[in-house]
This record gives sequence, structure tokens and C-alpha cells, in this order.
Amino acid sequence: MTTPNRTDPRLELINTARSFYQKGWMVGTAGNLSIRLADGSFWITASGRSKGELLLSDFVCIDASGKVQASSIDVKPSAETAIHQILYTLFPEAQACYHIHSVESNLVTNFTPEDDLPLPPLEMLKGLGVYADNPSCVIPIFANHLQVSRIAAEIQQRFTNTSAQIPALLIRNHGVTVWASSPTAARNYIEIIEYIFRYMVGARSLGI
Ligand SMILES: CSC[C@@H](O)[C@@H](O)C(=O)COP(=O)(O)O
Ligand SMILES: [Zn+2]
Repeated sequence: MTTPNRTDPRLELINTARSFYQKGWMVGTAGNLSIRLADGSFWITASGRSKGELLLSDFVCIDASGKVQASSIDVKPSAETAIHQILYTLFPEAQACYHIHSVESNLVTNFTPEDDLPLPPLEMLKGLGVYADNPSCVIPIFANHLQVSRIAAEIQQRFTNTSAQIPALLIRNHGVTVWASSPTAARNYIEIIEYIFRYMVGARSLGI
């Protein structure tokens, strides 16, 4: 294993996973996080590891062609690596991709049978890059296939045909994924989209 230094991206992912775990968004082994490096490779959480207590050894490096790098072959990559891979391909500016399983991100996927969920016109949308008066914004919902490669293929198909209004997507009864140009931005996007989902669930329970 390589020796970590202060700029080792795995340290950022360990801290972020612990923070998301404490918020109840990465309980048990749920969710996966990745950071892309300058050479196109990316570090991703290993499959089935407790996200509240990740170690430097709980990561796999995937090279730009999608193969596990030789130094990581004894660790199994996240089962959802194909989703990170396709998002990095679709959005070349993306440097981080975070996927979490909050209760609210599951609940809101049942608010519509359609493959787009309208978001309320909240000020917080500006934090996702939506600047408009009374914005009309949607987040795409994908089916949760057991075969993750099918989810990745449908993401590819959809974003090849339609641009993304916000850097986030939902998988039905599963969770939310964001991509961003930096790890800090990805963390902010997760926190902002979660605030919006919490608002939506609260508003529905109040009947407004
Ligand atoms: C708690 S099971 C969740 C998994 O099936 C999956 O959806 C997930 O997010 C974590 O899978 P992993 O392979 O550990 O990255
Ligand atoms: Zn998941």
C-alpha cells in the first residue's frame, strides 16, 4: 500500500464518509464515494466496507480505462463503480462523485411514477447552479436494476440525449448521486440536495 500524505484524496473521502455516516446518509456499508485524479484514474470506496470507519486500505484505484489498478487487485471495488465511471465519462469536468442512501432520497422517489421529479423553487437551488426567478427544475429518476451495469447504461443513454439541469440523479428506492468539479463542491451538493429532499418530505407531511 502507498504511504499517505496530507494531499492523499483518500483522506478527504474518509472524512466525508464519516460526516455522511453521522448524518445517517451512509449507514452500515451504504453508499460509495470517489475522487478523480489528474491522470483520469479515480479512487473509489471498496465494496461492503463500513462507511463510518473507513481506512486507507478501504479504497480501490480504477485506471482511466476502467480497470482496477495493479496496486489494488486484492480489494473489491464498489459494486456501483460502473455508475461513477459513466458519470466521469459523461461529465469530463467532474472530479468527485458521491452516492448516499438517505431515507429522504428514497422517499421522494415515490412522489412520482415519472422519470423526472420536479423540485420546489427554493433559494437553495442556487447552490446547485440554478439561477432563475421561480425556477422550474427536475431531478432525473432511474430504475434500480439489480444489475448495476443496466443502471449505468440508462444513465448514459439519458444524458447523451438530454442535458442535466443539476449535477444530481436519483435511483428509485435506492439513493442519490452527485458529481462535481471538486470534492468540496460534491459535498456541498449532497448537503443541498438533501436539504431539498427534507423540505419535500416535510412539506408533504404538512399537506403543503
Ligand atoms: C447497504 S447495501 C447497499 C449496496 O447495495 C449499494 O447500493 C451501495 O451503495 C454500497 O455498495 P458498495 O459495493 O459497498 O459500494
Ligand atoms: Zn447504493
